[in-house]
Amino acid sequence: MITFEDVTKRYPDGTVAVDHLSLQAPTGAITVLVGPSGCGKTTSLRMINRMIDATSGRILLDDQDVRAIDPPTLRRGIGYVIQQAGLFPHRKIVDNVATVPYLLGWDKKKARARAMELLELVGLDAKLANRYPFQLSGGQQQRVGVARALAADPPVLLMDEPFSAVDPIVRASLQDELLALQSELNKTIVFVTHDIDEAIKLGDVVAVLRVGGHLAQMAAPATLLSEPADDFVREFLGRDRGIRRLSFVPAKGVRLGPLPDDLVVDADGRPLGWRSDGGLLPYGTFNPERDSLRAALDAALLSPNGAAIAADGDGRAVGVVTRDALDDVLIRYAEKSLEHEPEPGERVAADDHGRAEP
Ligand SMILES: Nc1ncnc2c1ncn2[C@@H]1O[C@H](COP(=O)(O)OP(=O)(O)OP(=O)(O)O)[C@@H](O)[C@H]1O
Repeated sequence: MITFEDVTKRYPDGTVAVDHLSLQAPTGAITVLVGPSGCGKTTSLRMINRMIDATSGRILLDDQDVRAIDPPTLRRGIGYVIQQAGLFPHRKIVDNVATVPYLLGWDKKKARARAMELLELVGLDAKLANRYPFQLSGGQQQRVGVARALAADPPVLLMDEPFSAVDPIVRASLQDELLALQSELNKTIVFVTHDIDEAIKLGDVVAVLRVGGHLAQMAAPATLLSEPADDFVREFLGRDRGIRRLSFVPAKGVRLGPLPDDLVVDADGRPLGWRSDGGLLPYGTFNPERDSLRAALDAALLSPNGAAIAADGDGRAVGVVTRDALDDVLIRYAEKSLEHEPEPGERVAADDHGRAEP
C-alpha cells in the first residue's frame, strides 16, 4: 500500500503542484492518476520514489515513510517506466534491461539471463536482445522499458505516461499486455496518464486530479462513470459515459433465444453470416460468459437485423439476443442506474471503491 497523507509540493518559484493530497494506492492493484495537463500527476508520482521531495505531509510505503529510506535503496524496490522508454541509446537491449541487476552487483551471466527471461515475458523476440534501442519500434522500446523496470522484481512499479508516444493500435496492445502481466505479477502500480479511456481501462482505482494538485474523486472506474463527484469529473469523463458504463456490466444472464434459421453456421457451429438473397450478411458475436453488455450491444449493431450472436469460448454460436431482448435489458439497466444517478451538481461520496453491479 502506498499512502499519501496530506502531501503538498510547492516548487521554489511558489508553484503549488500538489495541494494537501491524501490517497491510498492499494497493494497489488493498479492505481491510475489522471487529470489535465499540469494538475500534478508527475510530481505526485516522483514524490513516491523521491525524485522530488514533498514540501509537507508524508508518503508511506506500507508503514514506512519514504523520507526515512535513502533514495538508492528506495528506488531498488520501485520500478520506473517513462514515456518513450528512456533507454540508454548506446547499450544493447539486453544490457538496458539488465541495468538494475548490474547495479545490484549481479554477475553478468545471471543478469543477462534474467534480462532474456524478461524480454520473453513482455513479448519480445530474443533476437532483439543484441540490437540497440534505435533499431526497435516505439512499441518495442516501451516493452523494453517495462522489462527494465521489472528486472529486479520490485513490488512497486511507477509508470508515467508510458504508452502515450505510440500509435493507438500499439497502445491498445501494450495496455492489454500490461493487464495480462499484472494478472500474473500483482505489482502495486501507480500509473499516470492524461487519457481518461486509458485510466478506465487499466485502473482498479482511478484518482482524478484537477489543476492545483487537488483530488477531485477517487473510485473504481465503474463507480466513476456512474457517480461522478462533480461537474469537473463529469466533463473530464466525456460525453459517452453511458455507453462506457456498459463495459462494466457483465452480459451474463442476458436471455438467449434459439438460433434462427437464417443464421448460417459452419460444420462446427461457428457463425458464417445471415442468409439473404444477395449472399451472407455480416454479424457480430459476443461471449455471454466473459463479455460485457457493451460487447453484446456492439455485436447487435454489427448485424443488419440487430441480433447479437452469443458464442462460446470456441466461437460456436450458442444462442441469439434479439433486438427486443437487448432493449429490455438496456431499459432495465437504465432504470436501475437512474436510482443511483446524482442530480447535476450533487456530490457523491468520493471514497466508494465498489464496482457497479449488473
Ligand atoms: N521544477 C518545477 N518548478 C516549478 N514548477 C514546476 C516544476 N515542475 C512542475 N512544475 C509545475 O507544477 C505543476 C504540476 O506539474 P506536473 O508535471 O506534476 O503536472 P502533470 O499533471 O504531470 O502535467 P502533464 O500532464 O502536462 O505532464 C505545473 O503547473 C508545472 O508547471
